[in-house]
Amino acid sequence: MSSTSRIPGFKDLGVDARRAHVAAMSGLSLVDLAVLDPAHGLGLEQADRMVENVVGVLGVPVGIATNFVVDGREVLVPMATEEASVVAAASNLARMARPHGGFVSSATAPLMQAQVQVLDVADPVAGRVRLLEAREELMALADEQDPALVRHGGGARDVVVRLVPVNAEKTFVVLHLVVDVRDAMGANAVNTMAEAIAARVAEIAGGRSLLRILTNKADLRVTRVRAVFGAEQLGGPQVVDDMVSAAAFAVADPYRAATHNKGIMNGVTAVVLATGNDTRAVEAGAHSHAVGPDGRYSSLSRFEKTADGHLVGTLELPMAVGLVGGATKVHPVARANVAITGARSAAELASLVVSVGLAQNAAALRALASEGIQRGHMSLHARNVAVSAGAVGEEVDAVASAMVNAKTIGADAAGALLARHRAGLD
Ligand SMILES: CC(C)(COP(=O)([O-])OP(=O)([O-])OC[C@H]1O[C@@H](n2cnc3c(N)ncnc32)[C@H](O)[C@@H]1OP(=O)([O-])[O-])[C@@H](O)C(=O)NCCC(=O)NCCSC(=O)C[C@@](C)(O)CC(=O)[O-]
Ligand SMILES: NC(=O)C1=CN([C@@H]2O[C@H](COP(=O)(O)OP(=O)(O)OC[C@H]3O[C@@H](n4cnc5c(N)ncnc54)[C@H](OP(=O)(O)O)[C@@H]3O)[C@@H](O)[C@H]2O)C=CC1
Repeated sequence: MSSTSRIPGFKDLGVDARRAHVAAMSGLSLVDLAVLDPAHGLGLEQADRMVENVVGVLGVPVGIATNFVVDGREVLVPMATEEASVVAAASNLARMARPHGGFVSSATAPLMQAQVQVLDVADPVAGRVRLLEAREELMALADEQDPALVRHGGGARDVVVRLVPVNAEKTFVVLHLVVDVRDAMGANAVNTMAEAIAARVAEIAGGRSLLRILTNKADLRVTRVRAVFGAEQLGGPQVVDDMVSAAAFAVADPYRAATHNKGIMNGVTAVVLATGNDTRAVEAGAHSHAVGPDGRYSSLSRFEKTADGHLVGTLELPMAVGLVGGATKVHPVARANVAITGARSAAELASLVVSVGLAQNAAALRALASEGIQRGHMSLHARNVAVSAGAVGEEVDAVASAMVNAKTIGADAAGALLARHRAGLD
């Protein structure tokens, strides 16, 4: 097996040669990787068992982010995305992090929370205290719902009760059941527990239960990642200073923060999707986490200049991803992608997800703070523009290259260059 994710020129290889590197790195065979072919991936019959009213399957490109070292482990990371330049960007900044140790992660326990909303409690403050008195009883009742999870070392870990004021006359008593879900994403598990304890919760509180469902603001299940990017590799001290200023802009301004955080999710969501996890849950958790104690939406990441002039980035995200359950275990391509990462726990997968998010974020900031985003992004997007103009086969690269060389990337240029190529005038 190969031991490095540093594969210069990986981008210039063909699909088969890239798969050979992935096989050498992951220990998978080329037969195992053949499931990545659209012809061998998710079939109609299986899709019809996954969701309702199926009429087809949507193919999404799966690219490999190279150069990643996460917690000292060399790793190739599959990214499922339709957006050009995202895989390149993550690979580029992972390359720049290598000389400084790559990405270092840490995480809380995999604690998910289910909410039980209780209405019409005459004495909500005392109702909260009554529920806290019943903590052990309610946790035992919850654990009875999923002995398998308990066998895997998971189960209920705490009961928290919040009073949510609606208006002068109405306050909801909201119980949070905190559950260690181990290597599951945990939504089905904690929803089942919440439904099972709701009646007893309402009885103790002295009201009527209504919503019994997990929260995707999974702020007790957080993964943090840190990485240092060398000043010289980034483009020098001015680029470092400008990246710090660009990052500060996202901290201070919600309009900028929305796009800054979208850049982070370009990387995060691509790995979450590739591994068959719930992208909506992760996105909802991330953006809810971006709202600070002051109620303002802000940047999810931070960038600072280190004492020796390099750039250090940090990113902390709620990360509700699983290795078991959901589509991760049943979708053939997701299973292959998880195997490519070599992740042995949900926590390890989460560290890869957040590392790619930080790399993506840094790459975008570097491009924006130096040459602007368009050269890099559009030069890789050019092939899509060429296809949109009708280019096929070898025409695609010919038209795309001609547009990049002419520094004019757009539908009109693609159409004109395609006509010239077909007339043998280029
Ligand atoms: C695109 C690059 C990397 C080019 O950057 P470059 O410096 O021209 O790249 P290079 O040719 O010198 O190659 C350097 C490394 O980049 C990678 N790389 C380079 N090219 C490829 C390729 N074709 N295929 C795969 N990997 C590629 C690859 O790792 C390569 O090294 P190697 O490993 O080969 O030794 C750079 O311009 C960049 O990172 N741009 C940022 C692009 C980006 O952020 N795209 C996201 C879409 S824009 C967006 O939606 C987010 C945003 C911007 O709005 C967020 C925000 O506002 O904050
Ligand atoms: N985000 C949201 O708002 C919602 C998301 N969902 C969906 O729920 C799914 C994820 O829920 P999840 O509960 O993970 O799915 P599953 O119920 O499919 O998987 C969890 C179960 O896997 C079993 N299991 C096996 N090995 C382990 C292990 N090592 N650690 C933990 N559990 C293990 C456990 O019980 P057992 O062995 O008995 O299976 C556990 O209850 C996703 O598809 C998501 O889209 C659903 C509702 C809402």
